[in-house]
Amino acid sequence: MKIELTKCHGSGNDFFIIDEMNHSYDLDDNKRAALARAFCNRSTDLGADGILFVLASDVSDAKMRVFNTDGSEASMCGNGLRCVARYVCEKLSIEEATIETMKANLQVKNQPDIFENIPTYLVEISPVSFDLDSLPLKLNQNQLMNEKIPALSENIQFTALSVPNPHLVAIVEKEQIQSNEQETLSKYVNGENEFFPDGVNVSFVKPLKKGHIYVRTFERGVGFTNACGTAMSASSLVTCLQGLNEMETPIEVYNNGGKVRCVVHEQNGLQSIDLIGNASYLYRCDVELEIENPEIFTIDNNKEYVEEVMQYAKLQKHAAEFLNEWINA
Ligand SMILES: N[C@@H](CCC[C@H](N)C(=O)O)C(=O)O
Repeated sequence: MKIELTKCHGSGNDFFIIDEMNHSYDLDDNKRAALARAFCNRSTDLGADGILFVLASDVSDAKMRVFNTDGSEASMCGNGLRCVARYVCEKLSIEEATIETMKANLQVKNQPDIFENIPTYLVEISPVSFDLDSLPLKLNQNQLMNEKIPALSENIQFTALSVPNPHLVAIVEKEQIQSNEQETLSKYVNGENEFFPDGVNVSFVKPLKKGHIYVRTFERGVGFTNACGTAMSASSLVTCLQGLNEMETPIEVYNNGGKVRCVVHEQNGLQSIDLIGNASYLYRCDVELEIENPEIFTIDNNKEYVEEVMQYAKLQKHAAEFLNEWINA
C-alpha cells in the first residue's frame, strides 16, 4: 500500500501527519501503533517524535489521534495540535476550527506570525487537573504542589498535573538543567515503578526573567525531544501558581527547538492555557510498504518545503541567542 506523509514540526518536535479523512488506509490501532514504531525510528530515512492521525469527526472539524515513537497512544499533543490545526484550516480554507482529541474538543486558530513568515497557530490546552488520579500518580495524597518525592530526588520539588496528558514539572537551577538528573529520574518513572503506572512527561523549568522561561522535557514514549507543547503549557501554569509569572499575560517559552508563547487563563477555579507557536512543514512524501511489515518501506515523490525550513532556521537562531545569553548569565 501507499501512504502519504506530511512531515511537520512545532518547535522542532517533529511528526508525520497521516490523513485518514481523505484516504481510507483501513488502519486499526495495532496498525497505527506499528506505523508509529516503524516511521518514527530515527535510524531509518524517516524518523520523528510521533504520528498525528487526522480523521473525520462527528462533533468537530476533524479528529486528531497521537501515537508516540514507541507505539503508545497519548491523550494530547500541543505541538502536534498546532500542526494539525494548520493542516485542517488550510484544507478546509478556514481560519479557526475545533479539533476532537481523546479527552476534549479543542479550539484552534490561525494567528499573526510569531516570527517573520512563520505559520503560527493558537491551540487550547485543556482540561487541566491537579488531581493525582488524573495522571495517574500513586501517592497517599490528592495533589502534589511543589513538593518532594524523596524516592525520586532528595532536593527537587515537583508539581504533578494533567493537561490532560500527565506531567511532572520542577523549577530548577541552571546546574540541574545541565546535569543528568532529569534523564535518570525520567527513565525511572517511565519504566516499571511504584508511582506512575502509565509513565509521565518530565519537565525541568528554568525561569530566565519575568515572562520568560526555558523548558526541557523528557517525553513519555519518546525520550528527550526539542520541545513538548503540553509540557510548556503545564510549566507556564506552574510558574504562575508559584508567583514567578502572571496569568493572562504572555509568557515566552524557550526550548531546544525554538520558542512558543503561552497565556494561562483561570475562570471559576479552572485553568486553561493558550499555546501559540509555529506549525511548520518540512516535506511531504509517499511511502510504499506492506502493512504486515511496515518497517520495510520505500520513499517516493519527496517534496521539501525549502523556503519554510530556511525561515524557521532564523527563528531558531534568534531563540538560541536569547537562551545562551540568559542561561549563561
Ligand atoms: N510532544 C507532545 C506530547 C506527546 C505525547 C506525550 N509524549 C505523552 O505521552 O503524553 C506535545 O507537544 O504536547
